Amino acid sequence: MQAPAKINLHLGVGPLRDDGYHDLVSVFHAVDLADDVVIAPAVRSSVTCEPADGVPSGTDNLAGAAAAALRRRRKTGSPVAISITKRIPVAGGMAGGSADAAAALVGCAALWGIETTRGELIDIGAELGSDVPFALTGGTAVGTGRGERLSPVLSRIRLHWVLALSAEGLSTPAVFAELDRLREIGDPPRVGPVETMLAALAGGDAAAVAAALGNDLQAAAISLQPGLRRTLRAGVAAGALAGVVSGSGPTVALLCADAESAAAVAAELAGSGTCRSVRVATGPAPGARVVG
Ligand SMILES: C[C@](O)(CO)[C@H](O)COP(=O)(O)OP(=O)(O)OC[C@H]1O[C@@H](n2ccc(N)nc2=O)[C@H](O)[C@@H]1O
Ligand SMILES: Nc1ncnc2c1ncn2[C@@H]1O[C@H](COP(=O)(O)OP(=O)(O)OP(=O)(O)O)[C@@H](O)[C@H]1O
Repeated sequence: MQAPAKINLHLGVGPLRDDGYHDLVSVFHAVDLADDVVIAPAVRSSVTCEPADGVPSGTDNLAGAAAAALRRRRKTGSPVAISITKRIPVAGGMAGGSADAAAALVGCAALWGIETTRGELIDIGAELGSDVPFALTGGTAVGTGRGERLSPVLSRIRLHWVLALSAEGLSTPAVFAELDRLREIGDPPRVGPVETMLAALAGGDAAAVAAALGNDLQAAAISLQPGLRRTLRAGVAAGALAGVVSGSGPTVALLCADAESAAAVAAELAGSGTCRSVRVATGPAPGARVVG
């Protein structure tokens, strides 16, 4: 199974709700940076990850939780060994755990011979995490509610990205809480209307998409990791059209004009000392799917 990472091209965050979540307006965009998830019949259920740093095993792993949730709901399914090859940065704001959960849902349904629909898997996924439904869907989509209510965005443009990975992760709830704190004491920047991004995507112009990139969580992520400001500046100085913190961060996504520009920006950024490592990626990519 292959499970794609996401970038939020636009992320507007509403006030804190009574249930501890925030209403969002997100433009999700799946990219071809993906984890490999192998699911095989086993005597006892297990989840292993390589490299394992910062990733829990068993049902504490979102992929194990997903397999267990499907089994509970359908009252069928035998033990599985889930092996993850991690390429999506952990606690990086790119929904890596959600991607693995989506892959586990699709893979276990196939292995257990469960006739299901994307809608049913999305319902189960939404209970596991706000980003799981999009990891099932892939492509480019608008998410509302907690981010789990999706409608596809029609766009034929291929976007070329350089991803700057940070040495330290950021906890998603901590970043939302930091935004609430910043809003209590001041007026951190807010993204404009989502329609600007949708028009840029429909127009197929990477420069217009770059101009419309925005994320309400960026100020909070920078407040917790001030070095991200330097990474964003270094990416643009290296030739990217624009940069944005992905989701709750700390990964910085830099949009480039084309594949050649992305390769050049990646090379220069790698030597800038402003991030742990860099990756090149393109999108949109499909949602969690069986490969090979
Ligand atoms: C930042 C994003 O990645 C943007 O796509 C997502 O909103 C986060 O999605 P996720 O990691 O799947 O988040 P969840 O596992 O659903 O929630 C983790 C925590 O993040 C905060 N959270 C998440 C989603 C949301 N709409 N509002 C929130 O305030 C809550 O504190 C929640 O307890
Ligand atoms: N399969 C998994 N891969 C990575 N982390 C996992 C997984 N399952 C559970 N976790 C736990 O969830 C935490 C957040 O993981 P993840 O890598 O999905 O963060 P993220 O990409 O910032 O999330 P998001 O962008 O959806 O907010 C990790 O620190 C880890 O403890």
